[in-house]
Amino acid sequence: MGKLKLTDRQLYALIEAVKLGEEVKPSQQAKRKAFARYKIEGWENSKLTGIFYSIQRRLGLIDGIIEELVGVSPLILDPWLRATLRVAVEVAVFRDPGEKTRQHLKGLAQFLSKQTHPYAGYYYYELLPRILEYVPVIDSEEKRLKWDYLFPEWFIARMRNLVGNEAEELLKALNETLSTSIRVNRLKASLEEVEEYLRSKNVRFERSERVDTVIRILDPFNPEWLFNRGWAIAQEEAAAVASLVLSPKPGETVVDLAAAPGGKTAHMAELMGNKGKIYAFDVDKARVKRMEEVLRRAGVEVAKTITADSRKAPEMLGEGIADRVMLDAPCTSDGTIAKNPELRWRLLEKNIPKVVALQKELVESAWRLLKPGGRMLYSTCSMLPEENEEVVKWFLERHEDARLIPLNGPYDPGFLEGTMRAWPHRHRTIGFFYALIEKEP
Ligand SMILES: C[S@@+](CC[C@H](N)C(=O)[O-])C[C@H]1O[C@@H](n2cnc3c(N)ncnc32)[C@H](O)[C@@H]1O
Repeated sequence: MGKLKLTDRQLYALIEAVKLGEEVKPSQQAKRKAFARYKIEGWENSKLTGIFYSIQRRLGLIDGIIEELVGVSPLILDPWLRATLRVAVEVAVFRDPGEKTRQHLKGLAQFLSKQTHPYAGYYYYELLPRILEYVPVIDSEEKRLKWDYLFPEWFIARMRNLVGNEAEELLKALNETLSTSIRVNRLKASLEEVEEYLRSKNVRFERSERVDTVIRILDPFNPEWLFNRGWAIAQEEAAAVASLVLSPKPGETVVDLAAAPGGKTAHMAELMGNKGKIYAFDVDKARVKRMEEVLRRAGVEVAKTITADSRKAPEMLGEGIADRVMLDAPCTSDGTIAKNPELRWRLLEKNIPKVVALQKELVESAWRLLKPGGRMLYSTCSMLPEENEEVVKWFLERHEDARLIPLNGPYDPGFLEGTMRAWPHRHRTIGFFYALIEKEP
């Protein structure tokens, strides 16, 4: 491989994407915005996208190096300085930059002075030679694994416990870039219309083998046009399977307890033929706003959005009112690391019990809302058993009138009989867990 060549403009685009990635989630969206500003297209886009994602994946390692060099956590530095240092470490330590690119790295001091404060530019200029000379010391097995797989050590250990010698494949799959996945919204368009549009743009795509309205886009392409018209919604195959498993029918009353940004609410409205009622709760005001926009574009007429803590939903709506309840629970989201590479460094083992406690309270609320004979889906995009099988086991032990409806595909059995799991390394989608529970009639 030749030396890495990057121009000033390309470095600026990367820095801006990394900086924006701290505020805009998923980071894919931040990258799109920043690259559009610098008119990064075609082959340039592919090259810089690769670098952007590897920065996100290595963030913990990169920040560790910065901390070693400056003596404080990069999190307390000016955001422009932090983003510039992250790009500089990626290029200088993990890649092999050519002489011109090394000069461009020096030039970033001026860029920084303009973007923020001359002091930041000066600070960077002084530090750069040490970044350019940095050589890592890998002196233990833990460090080796961390450098090979770019995950916190506790997470590597958990995954080994979970899938044994498949762990390496799983970690690799989490490090791969998943192609953009969209679900055709049949309230607004047919599968053929969407495919025709993609063909007209010369974009390569394939249909999912498990969900007939999900399409994977194989080329770098922004499907904004489809989203704006409500013809399609950004959704992973495993997420689309959730609404299919719950399978709400036209005319039913449905409660979605963690609904924003509305992917599953919109899908359920489609499955219900826009007939019946969906109460779509979410506690996050900004996310509810986004959901309202998604539902409006998708032509959903049966959803009422409610900004509230859904632990209060039974008091607000009354008990025993729902035919179906969707509880796509808030979780650590470790199953989505391929989509949000930087997430791995924000996962903290000590936060798991807090998330689990909330999941247990939410599943109790879901239960109170259900009519006898009604069904609820408990799902998460986490792979940790504490958030999945263990919550369901805990719940079933407390409710004699609850029974698991066994799920027999399209994915693999979970670690509790009757539940189901989608795995990134086996199914080319995000990690996902499903348990369908019925209240005795
Ligand atoms: C996994 S996301 C939901 C994704 C959504 N179902 C979809 O398909 O687009 C979990 C959501 O739970 C929300 N949430 C967290 N705690 C909550 C609570 N106590 N009550 C209601 N919503 C909550 C978060 O704001 C987040 O939007």
